[in-house]
Amino acid sequence: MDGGPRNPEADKLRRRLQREHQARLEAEQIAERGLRELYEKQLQLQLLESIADAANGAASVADGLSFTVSSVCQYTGWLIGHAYLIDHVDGEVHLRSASIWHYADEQRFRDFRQVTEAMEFPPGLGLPGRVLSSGAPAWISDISQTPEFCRVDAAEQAGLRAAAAFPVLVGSEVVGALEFFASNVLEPDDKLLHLMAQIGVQMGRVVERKRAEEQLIDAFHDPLTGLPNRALFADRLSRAVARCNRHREAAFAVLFIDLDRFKLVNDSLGHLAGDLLIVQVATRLGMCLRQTDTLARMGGDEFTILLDCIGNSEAPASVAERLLNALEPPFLVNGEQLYISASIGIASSDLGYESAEEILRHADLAMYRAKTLGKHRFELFDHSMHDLAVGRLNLETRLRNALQNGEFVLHYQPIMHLASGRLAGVEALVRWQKPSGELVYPGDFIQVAEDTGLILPLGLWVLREACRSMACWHEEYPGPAPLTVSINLSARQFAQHDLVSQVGAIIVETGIAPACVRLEITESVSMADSERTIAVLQQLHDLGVRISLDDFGTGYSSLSYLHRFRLDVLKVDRSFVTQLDQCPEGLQIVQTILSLARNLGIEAVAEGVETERHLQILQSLDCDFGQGYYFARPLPASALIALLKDGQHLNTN
Ligand SMILES: Nc1nc2c(ncn2[C@@H]2O[C@H](COP(=O)(O)O[C@H]3[C@@H](O)[C@H](n4cnc5c(=O)[nH]c(N)nc54)O[C@@H]3COP(=O)(O)O)[C@@H](O)[C@H]2O)c(=O)[nH]1
Repeated sequence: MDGGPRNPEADKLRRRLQREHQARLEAEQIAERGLRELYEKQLQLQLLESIADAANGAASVADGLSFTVSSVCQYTGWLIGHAYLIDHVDGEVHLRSASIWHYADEQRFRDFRQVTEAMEFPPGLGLPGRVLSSGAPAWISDISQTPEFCRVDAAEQAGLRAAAAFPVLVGSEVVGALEFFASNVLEPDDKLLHLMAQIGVQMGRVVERKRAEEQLIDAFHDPLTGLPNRALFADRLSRAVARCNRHREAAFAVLFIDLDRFKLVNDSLGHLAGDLLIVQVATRLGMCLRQTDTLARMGGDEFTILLDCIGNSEAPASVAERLLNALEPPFLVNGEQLYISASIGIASSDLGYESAEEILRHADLAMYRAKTLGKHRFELFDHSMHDLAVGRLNLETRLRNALQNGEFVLHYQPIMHLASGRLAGVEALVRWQKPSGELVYPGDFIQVAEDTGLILPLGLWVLREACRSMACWHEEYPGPAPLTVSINLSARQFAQHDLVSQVGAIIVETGIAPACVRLEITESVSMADSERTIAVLQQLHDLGVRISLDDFGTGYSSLSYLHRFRLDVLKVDRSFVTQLDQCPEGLQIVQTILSLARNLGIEAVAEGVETERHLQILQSLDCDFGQGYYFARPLPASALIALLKDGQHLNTN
């Protein structure tokens, strides 16, 4: 106004207009702010939605984190985003870089990244440590003014000022953290912090889902090989059975694979080596199959294969052939070459099956048959195997009854001193004499007794009866030197924790001179757990009994244990003695075994001496003792007594 006469009405109007203008301005500002807030909210919602989508669809935790880190950077316009995951170090939780970053300028942030990735953040240390201990988002307005920010130098060099971080949470558990950096100083933004907290929960869902998936995988997969386990195999097999029953042309086959003598590898080289071997075997087996077949590990050294939709009836046998061939080249385990073979049983759907369990059992029976026929082979299931299994079950019952009814007897096979031709001892061999008088040989029942555990009471009876008889004969028929009695100990007997006290009690009870008792163990028995074997053999030796290593050369013949074990006698297996006069190698093998025994200072007994020629060669090789049909077959006690009365005359020269 320029000082003219004032118009109160006009002034009033002007003031009113000014007020209205002001009010409109404010209203506009409020509307604009509201709109902006609305827009921001919408952006936040979009961000959250996209992160939730990514969380649901992420193939891995890393994928989910990577998406989130770059989305948050785009939303905030901040320079760097980075993700950490929880790590357990000596029982303590730490945050460690997951090497998931988002930034535009690689060169500029390289050192900062290096410093960050080299660090571990326990609770409380630095920005990630704060988030880890509080479980809540954290904000730093200016890194250069924050001494507790432990990467301050690297951050300043990269031109970083403000920082924010938030935890990835599963419930209240911190499982990771995300951090972001801006190039300018920024005051804490509560809304952003709230948004970050929400994102942290979304990301936690990815971790939770992955954990659940892993648990599910564990429930259906073998942790060592990653192969389907028994449960998953049974499920797939049930489907195959049902499918085949609907459509006859959907033929399939089941292969049951058991590694031969795997236990020996495990026991001699350790379980870790055994595990490594199993993994390599699984790989080789898998390479022989089609994508559509299922290879599963049932546990231990047992694998099964479901050959789905087999084209022709010969297919399972040719797959089995392929599998056996694939296992032939040596395996390299801990720098050692190992050879392993397998026995395979095959059951095909053409026999008509109602359940997965039944076909699997038949494949197992066929595998068992392959084992008994000499291992390293495959067998196709046929119904005679089922009958055989039923027969074995019956045999078990009859053996139990026979033991109760005292139907077992011992026969004694002479062992001769080769230089003098005198009877040095006998081997006690069990027979089952049925009430009808029929004599059943151990080859027809020992394995069943072993498998069913019946060998324990039977073996104890043999031990007692052999010692009792020999103690009587020592009294009644004293010769120039007391006869020895050799008694077979099966693997199961040897594994008994109270074996030594059982033997000790029988020696006391029967009064036999312990030095006359020779317990025969086989290589597989002695190798099973070498440390225990050493201890048990020492304890038996302390009782005064002698130990014989039976069937030498037929097992895993690890020479290293020969001098570690307390052995007194080495029995040269019959298969070598048979070859003595058949090929130069046969002679060389026996010669080598005999000089090995001599070097170790132990006696040698040649088994299976069947001819005069065998005897002559063994004598020329200075073999200590011989046993075999040439001298005598195993004799009933009465025949042995007659021999003892007679002055021990046998076929010697
Ligand atoms: N755990 C136990 N095992 C036992 C017991 N009794 C016997 N057995 C084992 O059964 C297998 C077969 O025994 P058997 O049918 O008695 O055969 C023995 C001999 O008859 C046979 N032999 C002996 N000399 C010859 C020969 O010149 N030729 C030939 N063809 N066979 C011959 O060898 C068997 C003895 O072998 P070994 O024990 O290795 O000395 C057999 O493995 C027995 O060990 C028992 O009580 N418990």
